[in-house]
Amino acid sequence: MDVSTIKNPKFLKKMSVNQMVDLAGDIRAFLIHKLSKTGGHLAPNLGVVELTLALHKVFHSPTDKLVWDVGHQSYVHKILTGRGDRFDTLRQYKGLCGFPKRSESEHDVWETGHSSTSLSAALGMAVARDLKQENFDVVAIIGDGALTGGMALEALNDIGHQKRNMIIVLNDNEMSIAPNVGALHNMLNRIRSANKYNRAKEDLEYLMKKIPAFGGKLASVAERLKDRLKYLLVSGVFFEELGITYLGPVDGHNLNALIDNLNYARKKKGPVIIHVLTQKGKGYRPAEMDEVGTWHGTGPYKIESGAFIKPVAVAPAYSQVVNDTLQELARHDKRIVVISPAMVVGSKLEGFAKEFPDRLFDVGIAEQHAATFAAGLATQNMKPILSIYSTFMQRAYDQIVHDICRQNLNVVIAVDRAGLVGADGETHQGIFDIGFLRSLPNLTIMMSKDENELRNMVYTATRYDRGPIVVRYPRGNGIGVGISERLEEIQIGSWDVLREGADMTVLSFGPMLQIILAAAKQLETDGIHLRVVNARFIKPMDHLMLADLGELGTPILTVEEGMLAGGFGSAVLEYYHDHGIHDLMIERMGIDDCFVEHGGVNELLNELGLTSKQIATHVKRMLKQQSKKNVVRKVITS
Ligand SMILES: Cc1ncc(C[n+]2csc(CCOP(=O)(O)OP(=O)(O)O)c2C)c(N)n1
Ligand SMILES: CC(=O)[C@@H](O)[C@H](O)COP(=O)(O)O
Ligand SMILES: [Mg+2]
Repeated sequence: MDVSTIKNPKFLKKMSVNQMVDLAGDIRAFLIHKLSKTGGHLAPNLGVVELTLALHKVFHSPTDKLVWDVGHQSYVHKILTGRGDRFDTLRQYKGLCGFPKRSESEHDVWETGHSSTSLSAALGMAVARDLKQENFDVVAIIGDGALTGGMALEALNDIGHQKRNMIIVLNDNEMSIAPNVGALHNMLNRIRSANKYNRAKEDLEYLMKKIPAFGGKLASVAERLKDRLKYLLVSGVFFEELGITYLGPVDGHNLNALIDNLNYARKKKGPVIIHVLTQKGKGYRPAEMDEVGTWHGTGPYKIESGAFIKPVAVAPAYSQVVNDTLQELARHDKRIVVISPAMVVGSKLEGFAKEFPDRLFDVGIAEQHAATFAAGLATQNMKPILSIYSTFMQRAYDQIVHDICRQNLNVVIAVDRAGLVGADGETHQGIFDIGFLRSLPNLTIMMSKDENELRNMVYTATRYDRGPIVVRYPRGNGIGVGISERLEEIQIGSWDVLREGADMTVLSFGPMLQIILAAAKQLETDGIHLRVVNARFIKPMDHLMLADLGELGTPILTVEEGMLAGGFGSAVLEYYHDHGIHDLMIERMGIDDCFVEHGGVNELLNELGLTSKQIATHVKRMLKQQSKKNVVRKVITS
């Protein structure tokens, strides 16, 4: 079947299971083919083909609510709900979103991207249904990784308490991005392996019938073994104890088993959890064989070989630079430990993990815990490095405020994916953290201009002992300046003039500086001389340089790949206002009060008015305005 022609899932109601098996094959082939061109979350989606088919077979979306957790595994759902014909635009500018999107389809009842929200949202939908005396099913589909998120456990606590009719499908593939971690994961594994003990139990019971012949000793051992088996075999006791009926484990690739269990669950009163066992990457050998998470989210690849098609990198990834520097420093500084909330692969921390297995803590999708865990370590004079994506750090805001900054603890927060991330879109752009961190007392915030300065910032941060310090760095690779062996400590609060120019000053930081230097070059041909300053400390700012610039009196433009409200530009405005300097022309460029959808970073920068050309135009307009003001001032004073 050409799955790109599917308009809605109704056709499944009349389809036989055998036909659905064939359709599953067509969907897998479609995903493997399409994503070889566009990239995307291949392995998670290959793992839920049968599950998604069964869900749309049994339930009547959108009347019944299918609530995907994280949502990176909703491509099959999108195919079945009439969006197969848009997969050539997956995660591209103005194209198909990589996560559920309510504006895309009525079947997308809940938007995700951040993990562990589905259970709370589903409970909300169930309560609304009951209060309005409506009648529909609510089904949350949550992965074993997402289940390690604190929000999920908060929701389970309330779901078991409220006992609303709702279904939770736990998609257990033993993987988060990398192999899943934690006690919950181990418990699920025990249940998974319980199947293997079933036969042992029968064998044991047969043996015990023979035991009297061998005397009491062996009988008591067998009895103990049976008790242990009983513990193992009482599947899902954790959920049952919470008041949630446990069904499973169910083979997540067996359509009959899935359909039977979903039908059974929808008739059960109260909350039901169906523990479904799937294989991440099923149907594509390279993804099936992946044990580290390489095929969780990929770029384009060659189908036959599974070789990724990557542009030639002129420089290492910023994440790699951070890992390598930490690995080097940790050899001499035993205080250094690294904490990652399930993003070891994304933040390229495998090297550190391999060399220091007992000093790298993957705590699961648990950003709140990760932050306060780091704080606890710091109270005992360790040097914890909390490695966390800007966007996921939003989950740990109170812990950073209440536990880390308020107690002024020496925690290094290595903020990865700071700035626009591109294809993941609205839910993942790292554009809010300056706004929500800048107001925190005791916190230092810095961002380098290139990979070499980043290395020195990591070094500076590990040596800094006057409180918490943030090192921000973007997704992607450096600019190719080369990395020197020598480590240099950077003076806290010091800015760096990259280019002198008498007409006006631009203050910025991070990769935006390359865009501004290109604009400066363009302006040079128009006889405009721009001073470009690497304002690498967002907090504390370089007050000496700000005072000098205030003295100069030429216009100042701040540019940031982040929200204007509360951002770096706001800090500069506050400085001059608070120091009584009111006649300076200061303007700000950045992201103005909007969420930024998916697309290529350059396309998004263009949409946001942050390309070299757009910055050059803005500079010219400011200078024109300034010269008019000067003329008026001359007239008034003459
Ligand atoms: C709050 C938050 N932290 C981290 C992530 C990054 N992330 C995306 S998917 C994923 C693993 C999800 O594992 P699981 O729920 O088991 O889904 P699977 O990919 O195995 O299908 C992680 C850590 C996220 N989306 N949200
Ligand atoms: C779905 C999810 O949240 C992660 O898979 C995320 O897409 C990873 O982002 P990077 O590709 O920037 O590591
Ligand atoms: Mg998983």
